[in-house]
Amino acid sequence: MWLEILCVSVVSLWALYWYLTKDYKHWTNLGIAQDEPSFPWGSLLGEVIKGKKSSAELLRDQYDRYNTKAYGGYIFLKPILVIRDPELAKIVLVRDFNNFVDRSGSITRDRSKHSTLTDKIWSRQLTTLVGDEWKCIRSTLSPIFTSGKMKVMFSLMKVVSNEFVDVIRKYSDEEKAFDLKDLCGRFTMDSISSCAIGVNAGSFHEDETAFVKNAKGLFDRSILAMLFYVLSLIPGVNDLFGRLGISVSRPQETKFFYNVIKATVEARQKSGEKRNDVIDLMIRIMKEEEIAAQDEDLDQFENDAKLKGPVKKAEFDELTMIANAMVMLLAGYETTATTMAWALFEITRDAKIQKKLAEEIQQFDDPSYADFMNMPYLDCVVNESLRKYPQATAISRGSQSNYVLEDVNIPIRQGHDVYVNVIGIHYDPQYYATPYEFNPDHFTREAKAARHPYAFLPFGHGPRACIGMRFAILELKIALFYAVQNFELLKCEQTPDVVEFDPKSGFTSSKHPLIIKACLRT
Ligand code: HEM
Repeated sequence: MWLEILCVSVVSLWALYWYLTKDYKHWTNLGIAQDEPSFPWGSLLGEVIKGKKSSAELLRDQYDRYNTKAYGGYIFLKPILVIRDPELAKIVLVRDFNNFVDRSGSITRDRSKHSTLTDKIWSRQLTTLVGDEWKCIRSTLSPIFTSGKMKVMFSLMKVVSNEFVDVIRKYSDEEKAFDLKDLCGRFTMDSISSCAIGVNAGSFHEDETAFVKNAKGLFDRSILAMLFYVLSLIPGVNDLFGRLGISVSRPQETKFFYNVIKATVEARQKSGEKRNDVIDLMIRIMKEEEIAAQDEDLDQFENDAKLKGPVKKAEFDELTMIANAMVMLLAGYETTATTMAWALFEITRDAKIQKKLAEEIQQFDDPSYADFMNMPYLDCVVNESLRKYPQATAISRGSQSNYVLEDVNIPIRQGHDVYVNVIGIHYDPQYYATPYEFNPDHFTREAKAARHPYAFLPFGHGPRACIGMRFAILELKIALFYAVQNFELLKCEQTPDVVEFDPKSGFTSSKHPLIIKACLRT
């Protein structure tokens, strides 16, 4: 009897294993090179989840193992096509965008009447919206980030840069070493809260303000928070949680921001005060005023990012507005702070680069927005930081139909995903002569002209690319400018010698604190 039970159990388990892993030969069967998966993680997650490798290292290693334009991989049991060729990236991200509108694994969180207020806020954010609903909101919000609007945000960011310089001055006077990630985090938190939420976060205050405390809570990566997030991906679970009154979306912090933004909106509406920041522009959208785009000089990234074809007008209610003011903080805080920290670290490590940058900066006393757009070496330094440390190591898209990727003739099933291996392309010597070095000359006018434009993808590309690209670049330029204008940035004993990525971080952040010193420039 026991023997029979044992046999049936073994056969059942084997059958279950066979059933679950039957797709693990998907790419081999199609004659496409594949990175061998292991159950249950597949090939793109296991070492990252186990904390053995950062996603940057894993993807870079995989990229280097192949010489084909694409290779196969798996996330859990699902086949993923990984692209390692800029032209194929362009086809997926731009040319055939209508088949690849959403990021992979996109979920529409339940919108039933049982969803809690905070879950509804998270489901209306640009990052989580899908399909036509996303198109409506994206085209409504795009005019907020045009260069005309950036000029206004520029003056708000400059106010933040004064506090940034004051803090570095204090460290310099006290001859104290400081952590770049912490400093840059404060700069980006205050810039985004001022420009997008319309409040002063007070990040440079010695005592942690309620705003900063709650913002940090939004980025909570505790096991419980992760567990709730994973559970919420299961269809119907959000609805069940809603009925039980459980919110999966950091309810306390979300409610805090909901109240802050709502109060700001009400105060503005009452007083008629105008700051021309994101909140003002969204209030105008809510009132159905047209926001002029005023963009004449679009570059290729911006042209490719335009949504083609008719897009329905969005229903832009108060909840959608609050959700999307909040997403600026979520999507723009850590990405920009980490890039800024790497940029300052690299110019600290290389005295020649810092000297060249200081020479360019010293030509300006109090630069205007236009001046910032015309500092070629500063531009090269910022771009090189974005290349060497892309915050999204891969860009993903889900296929909306059964589709054949032309040129390589690879079929992609409806519901399957495509990844663009961004970090692999950014470290490929055929595009960047010395990829492991921090070399701003990778971005001289000639170097850029000689390279495929899709070999640089820190903000993604196409209509679903980063909406805050101009905002982020401006923040990076302002921070670098004022840091180098006022101080000489110096290595100290705690400055790490080697660059290592933190395997526990979802971003390309450093395993070791990036500690430096500063000395007032004479
Ligand atoms: C250095 C800083 C930043 C980097 C490297 C970065 C990178 C990215 C990337 C790679 C994506 C995905 C693009 C794609 O799927 O093709 C993205 C999306 C997004 N980013 Fe950024 N980002 C940065 C800063 C910002 C800032 C400052 C904001 C807002 C003020 C922002 C708002 C967003 C939003 C809302 C999305 C989702 C867009 C959509 O789905 O339509 N980002 N970002």
